[in-house]
Amino acid sequence: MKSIPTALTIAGTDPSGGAGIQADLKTFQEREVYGMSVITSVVAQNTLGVKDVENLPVHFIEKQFDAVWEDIHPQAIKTGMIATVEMMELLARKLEHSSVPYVIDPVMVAKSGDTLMEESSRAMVRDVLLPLSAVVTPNVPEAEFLVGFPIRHTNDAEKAANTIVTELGAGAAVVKGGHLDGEALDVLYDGNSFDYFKSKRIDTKHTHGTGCTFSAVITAELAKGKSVKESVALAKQYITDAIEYSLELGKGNGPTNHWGYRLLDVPGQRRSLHD
Ligand SMILES: Nc1ncnc2c1ncn2[C@@H]1O[C@H](COP(=O)(O)OP(=O)(O)O)[C@@H](O)[C@H]1O
Ligand SMILES: Cc1ncc(COP(=O)(O)O)c(N)n1
Repeated sequence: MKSIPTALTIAGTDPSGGAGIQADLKTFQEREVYGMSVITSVVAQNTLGVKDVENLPVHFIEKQFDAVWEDIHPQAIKTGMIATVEMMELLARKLEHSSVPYVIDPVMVAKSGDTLMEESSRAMVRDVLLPLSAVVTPNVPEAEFLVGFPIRHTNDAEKAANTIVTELGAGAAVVKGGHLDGEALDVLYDGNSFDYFKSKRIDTKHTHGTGCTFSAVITAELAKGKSVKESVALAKQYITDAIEYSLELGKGNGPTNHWGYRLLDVPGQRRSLHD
């Protein structure tokens, strides 16, 4: 039997199923990777926004992590919502000596505008977690926070990706273009060269969880032994399809979904699930 690729996500939850741990596990499964999870915060949220957050005690996050680690070793790890400084300190300690590829989705604020990371923790992602990462996947506001200058055009995104790798110590950085105008262009810098991953901008409000799903594909592909460049290319293809065929579910920004195309009566024609 072939070896089984395994991946671990450490993040917050989304009971409505479109973002966070739930999106990560669904995506791992779609990519044929065995998914495991450590929950940091339980979030009462849906497609309309975040209602409340309950941070789990750090000692219990550690217990979850140890339970996975001593039993099934993941071949790649990603972190998403890490709300507090204490949680970051724990993860830094746990991941410091790990040789497993580590993907950081530096989740700070949800699409709905709700804060998912305490103000004081943001600098810790930059100073403590980034140097441990194989790849970090900031959106534009997150990248602006990390580098401290505005990002409006592709050359700003290039400069930011370069700074995140050469000055802040990430293995590679993908600055995602979801928040800019024009084509959805993501810029990857891996310490040697730039790569550009482009798609048309899809006109939809259903983008809940795009960042989680994108970084989960990268993690799944790294777990299979693919390079960072190949993993990001596959993630870009996957998220573009998942946005194109997103599900018209919920009253707000609906979830993306990669198998949405299977619901089409006629290829290319969008069908509402409420028809
Ligand atoms: N409207 C869109 N059309 C096509 N691709 C998009 C769109 N919005 C986001 N993306 C892509 O989805 C991925 C996640 O990006 P983004 O939405 O910026 O992340 P986040 O969820 O962290 O804010 C990126 O690959 C980005 O280019
Ligand atoms: C637990 C959790 N983690 C991350 C996000 C960000 O998702 P989005 O892509 O909608 O900004 C979220 N809404 N909830």
